[in-house]
Amino acid sequence: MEQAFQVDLRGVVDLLSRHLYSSPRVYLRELLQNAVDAITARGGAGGTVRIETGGGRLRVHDDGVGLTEDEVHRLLATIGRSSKRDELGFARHDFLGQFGIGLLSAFLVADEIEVETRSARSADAAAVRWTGLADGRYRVEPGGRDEPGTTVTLRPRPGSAELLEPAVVGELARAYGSLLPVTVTVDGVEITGDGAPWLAAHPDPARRRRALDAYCRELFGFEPYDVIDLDVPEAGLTGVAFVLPHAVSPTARGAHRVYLKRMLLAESVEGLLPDWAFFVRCVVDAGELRPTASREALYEDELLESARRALGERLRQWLVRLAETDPVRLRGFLRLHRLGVKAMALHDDEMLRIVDRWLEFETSAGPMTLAEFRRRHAEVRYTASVEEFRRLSAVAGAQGVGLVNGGYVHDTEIIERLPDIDPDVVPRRLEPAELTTHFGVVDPAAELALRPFLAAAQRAVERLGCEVVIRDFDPASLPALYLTSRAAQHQQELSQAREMADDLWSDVLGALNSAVESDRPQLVLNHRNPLTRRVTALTEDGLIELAVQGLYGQALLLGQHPLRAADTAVLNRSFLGLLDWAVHNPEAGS
Ligand SMILES: Nc1ncnc2c1ncn2[C@@H]1O[C@H](COP(=O)(O)OP(=O)(O)OP(=O)(O)O)[C@@H](O)[C@H]1O
Repeated sequence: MEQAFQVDLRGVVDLLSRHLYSSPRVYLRELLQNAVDAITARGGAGGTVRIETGGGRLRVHDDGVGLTEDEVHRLLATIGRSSKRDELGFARHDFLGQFGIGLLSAFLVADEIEVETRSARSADAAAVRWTGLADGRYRVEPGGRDEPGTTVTLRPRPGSAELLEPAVVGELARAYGSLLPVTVTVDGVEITGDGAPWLAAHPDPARRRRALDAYCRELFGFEPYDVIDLDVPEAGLTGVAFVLPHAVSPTARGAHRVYLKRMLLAESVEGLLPDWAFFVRCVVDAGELRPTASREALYEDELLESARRALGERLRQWLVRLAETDPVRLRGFLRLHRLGVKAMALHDDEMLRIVDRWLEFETSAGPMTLAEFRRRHAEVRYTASVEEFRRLSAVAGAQGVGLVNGGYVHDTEIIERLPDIDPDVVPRRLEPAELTTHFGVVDPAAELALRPFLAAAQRAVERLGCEVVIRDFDPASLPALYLTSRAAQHQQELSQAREMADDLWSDVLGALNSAVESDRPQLVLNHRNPLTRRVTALTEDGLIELAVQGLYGQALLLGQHPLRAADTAVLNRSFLGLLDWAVHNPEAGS
């Protein structure tokens, strides 16, 4: 024998209140929604929803389609049954409700729901009063309304009285319902207006803009940098995006105010826009997007996905247009939202062109756009870190080697993507050691004379694993430059690892190590620097050692290279040694 499920209503109400809805405040939304749907079902236009507070109860009257006694039994008393689906069970698209559970949310604030209703469908339909109790019982009796329509009455459960107070009810009705296409009043005061502010007619664009600015201030509390109209017909979506007048973190969740069929879904809905579009806050109304069952978020489906894409496209077009028509405003925008724009440029050629043309990067010749840099240099050489840029930009610049700082967020990826918009660009990460190829060599006679010094200098830093060379380069104020190739850096890490590893590993690492032995870091002494030149004239081995080690340490410090224990020891020793020498030879410096 087949049997019917029993439903414990208390369990269901508990489920709704604790797990589905984020707050009992939604009860008013559900009542409002049912009233609006009933008006829609009656044929739409001109309906009124009257909300009354006071006398220890809340009443919601609508002049909608009402229910017959038979419908009352079928629809109100059956959880999960709704009149708002078609024969196949699909939600009918002109209604807000669809699940057949909304009315239950009234049990979040009341133990008893009273529905007085009279059907508008037949002239002689009788008025019916249905009373449902939170424990699952209900009764139906004749009486109630004289006119077609429905009145729902709630008496607050102890502890919920506050949610039914006039001020709170007014606030909730306004929040959820102020854009609704029917008239809604709370205690006689109309809370609905002329509908969506972005659809309102204005005598001219300037006045429209002022009105939308004011709307943004009232809603979000900021003066928008710009206002972008949104329109995605397939999602029945219209609205506006307000460009934030201040920088925001790209990781900030984009929270937008979303209405579905002109009823507020939520004040901070995520996932409406692509992640990169964090520089706007939107208000939209969509007729075709679906809510989740809690009606507090958008249901993630293909339509939402394509709407999201279309909205992203709209923002992109706005930016492209701004670049074409108002470069000053564009610059202002870029100053505020640099990061977001860069993030967009990673996937979008149009954005990449904007970045290329308008965004200033740090270069060895001062701040300039990549486009400008490319006019000056055939190759786009860049460093992948800010430190490396700091270390080498002056030296590179002095050699005529243009260098872009690719060390900030997304910059390296952007530079490497440049060939996508200009096949002639050759982006190249700077190999520090290659800089020496731009340095002048010292003339052969001088070089020959310097051999003994160079041999002594090499002995001074041999243990530190670096090679001493002497070159002639700008800036002349720089006594010495420490250059590591990437291979040398790698090798240094290996030998550090070897120092700490056990025997087996150090053999393995040692084998790797010897493979790159030739690629040692270089200490490049600058022959153009007067002090260095005086050092090269020294003849006493001990003094050469101290001086070269001093130059070595200073080059490390200046280049912000990490100091190993051995480097610190050498630096210390040379400093004290030179100090000692200076106090013993006080007349030497003069
Ligand atoms: N004010 C009203 N006037 C006429 N019929 C109503 C009214 N309120 C509720 N009903 C009827 O009761 C049914 C159940 O309402 P309920 O709010 O539980 O679900 P729903 O509105 O259909 O869907 P949802 O759970 O998405 O809100 C509705 O489908 C509707 O037929």
